[in-house]
Amino acid sequence: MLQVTCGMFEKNKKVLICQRSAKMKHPMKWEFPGGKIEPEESKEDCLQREIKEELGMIITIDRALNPVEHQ
Ligand SMILES: Nc1nc2c([nH]c(=O)n2[C@H]2C[C@H](O)[C@@H](COP(=O)(O)OP(=O)(O)OP(=O)(O)O)O2)c(=O)[nH]1
Repeated sequence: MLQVTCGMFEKNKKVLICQRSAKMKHPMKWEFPGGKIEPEESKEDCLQREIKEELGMIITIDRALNPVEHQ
């Protein structure tokens, strides 16, 4: 099973979603920003790393939402 984290950023009743580029897997799909957890990496470290890589932002995590499994 692939383990992925993603972040939900909410402000003024709006939620941030991002669009994958044409060159990525699942091109042009909308997603919550995040990515795959690397070996030995915590979920929190993964989310902070991915958000820095993708959006250039340093974030603090407020709370975890319930994990979801899908195929
Ligand atoms: N970020 C993100 N990924 C999602 C969401 N929903 C969903 O099914 N996914 C899937 C798509 C991908 O198969 C996987 C995330 O992988 P990714 O390719 O974005 O991760 P990554 O940044 O680590 O990519 P890479 O280094 O391998 O290029 O999770 C979502 O809301 N956000």
